[in-house]
Amino acid sequence: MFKVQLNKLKEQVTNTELSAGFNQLSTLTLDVIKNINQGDLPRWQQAYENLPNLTIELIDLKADAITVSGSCNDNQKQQLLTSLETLIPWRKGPFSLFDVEIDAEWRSDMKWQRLLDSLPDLTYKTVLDVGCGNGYYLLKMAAYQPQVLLGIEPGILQHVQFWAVQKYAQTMATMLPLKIQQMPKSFPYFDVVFSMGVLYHRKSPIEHLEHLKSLLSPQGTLVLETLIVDGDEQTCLVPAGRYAQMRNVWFLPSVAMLSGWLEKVGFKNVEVTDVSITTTEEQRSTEWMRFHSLPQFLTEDENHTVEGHQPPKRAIFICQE
Ligand SMILES: Nc1ncnc2c1ncn2[C@@H]1O[C@H](C[S@+](CC[C@H]([NH3+])C(=O)[O-])CC(=O)[O-])[C@@H](O)[C@H]1O
Repeated sequence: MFKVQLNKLKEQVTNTELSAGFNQLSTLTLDVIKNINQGDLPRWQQAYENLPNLTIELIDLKADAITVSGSCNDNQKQQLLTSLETLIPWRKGPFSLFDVEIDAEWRSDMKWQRLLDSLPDLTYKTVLDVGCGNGYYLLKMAAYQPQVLLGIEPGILQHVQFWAVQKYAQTMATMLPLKIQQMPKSFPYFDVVFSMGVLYHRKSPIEHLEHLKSLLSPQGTLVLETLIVDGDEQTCLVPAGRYAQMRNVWFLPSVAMLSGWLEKVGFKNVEVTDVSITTTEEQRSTEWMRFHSLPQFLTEDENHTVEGHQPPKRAIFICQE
């Protein structure tokens, strides 16, 4: 299925600037696929193969829950449910597939709503979503009919979830199993690049921003979403241990500091379009993600993380290459 994604991307990039970079992406991807070391992959792939073939009557990418409906008898519904449950945990969603409601850990629709007013024009554009998870936002973007729509994501389960949803949603979106640091640098082929929920996972945030810039075509647009803290242009939290129980969290700058970083690496027209507290309505455990989630990562009064840090707050930045 990874190769199916490559073939689909190859068709999409014909007649775009990205066609010049396709072979590089393909070589990188084939190398990653060869070395995937995920013991659960055969079980997940089997669940994908077991998804029933269903008659699709409606695809609604604009609804909060990405929705596909049509005819599905009881046996087929059980088959569908069993396969989708094999792919638990679902971190991003919601999805509604033939009345199976996948209530994921994150109400990703809430971030999408915060983004919508300032969403760059995606129509006929070459679009990249870095750290795209299971592709929830790729499917949202597909409704705007870009020319190329690519997500990169290292998590293998997220790919199988994406394939499962795509079996029914049938959008143009494609996903490759790459990390941002595996992407070539000086690869200026994307009109719009999204990096949402990734910056704080990077040990070197400035390098991340520079790399994103090098992926943008001249005057291309970056949409950056990340955790921030309250404070002035001198404020940045580098948590000593975990942050809200997450390992692998490095830099949480203030809005002022991050604006400064973006300007320093050369982005223009830096705009902050949203700052929002992450609520326990947006991130929580559900039947589809049964581990602990945000309510367990905050103190009872929700004023601090369990480690004593400021509770999660996220900002959206939009700027130009
Ligand atoms: N080096 C890396 N390169 C690429 N992806 C990475 C890397 N490291 C981690 N990831 C991936 O980035 C995603 C971060 S989640 C955001 C998902 C979506 N964008 C969202 O906005 O909801 C965080 C959150 O929940 O906010 C995960 O899928 C990681 O596997």
